[in-house]
Amino acid sequence: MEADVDVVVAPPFVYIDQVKKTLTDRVEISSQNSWVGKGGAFTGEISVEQLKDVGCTWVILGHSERRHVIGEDDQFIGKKAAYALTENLKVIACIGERLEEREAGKTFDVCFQQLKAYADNVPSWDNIVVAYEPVWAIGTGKVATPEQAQEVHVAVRDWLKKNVSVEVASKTRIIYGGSVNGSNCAELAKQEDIDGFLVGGASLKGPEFATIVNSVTLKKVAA
Ligand SMILES: O=C(CO)COP(=O)(O)O
Repeated sequence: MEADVDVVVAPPFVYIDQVKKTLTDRVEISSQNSWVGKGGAFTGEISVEQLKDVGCTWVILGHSERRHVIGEDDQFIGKKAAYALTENLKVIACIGERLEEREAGKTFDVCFQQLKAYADNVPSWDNIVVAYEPVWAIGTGKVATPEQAQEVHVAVRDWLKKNVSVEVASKTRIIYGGSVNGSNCAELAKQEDIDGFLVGGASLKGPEFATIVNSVTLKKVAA
């Protein structure tokens, strides 16, 4: 494993402690969600403070299931990102369009609107990784082609350049998620603006996950 590739695992809340105990510090821990503000009496929610307490250094926010199953909106997600970053938790900020939005030619509009909500709220982009996850590719076995993914990644970078700064655009890692596996990761990783992956199903199989990590490592070595 190359030292300049971050490897992060995001177990469900209740297994975070158990998973952390099995890993070396080389692998960081993320949660899959966090509460929007300071911890308090919000029964059933998990605060950023609690997550740090159990050793999380990252949080995934804006995952499509949080948006479309639970009903979180862009502003709420933006506020969550702001609070997590203020408390020094790094953020994997998800964006992505649904199938009907892609078919209606709205992919960029949707992704840019989701990005804007992060940009309007966050204090800095230093500790944000953007994860582009087309909803139609998550858990479906239907991966975006390398060209489809690259097209959105470069558009995201361009949006950051125009709306945040040239520096943030060049420094921010943009990772792809949605049916990534050991067989398709290499071609995806070759794309110029794909800086890594957010992996669901294939992360549960150790050797396959290692192949995916190595595909990013090889890209860095080749770069
Ligand atoms: O949503 C995902 C990860 O959060 C992607 O899941 P799959 O890799 O199983 O499609």
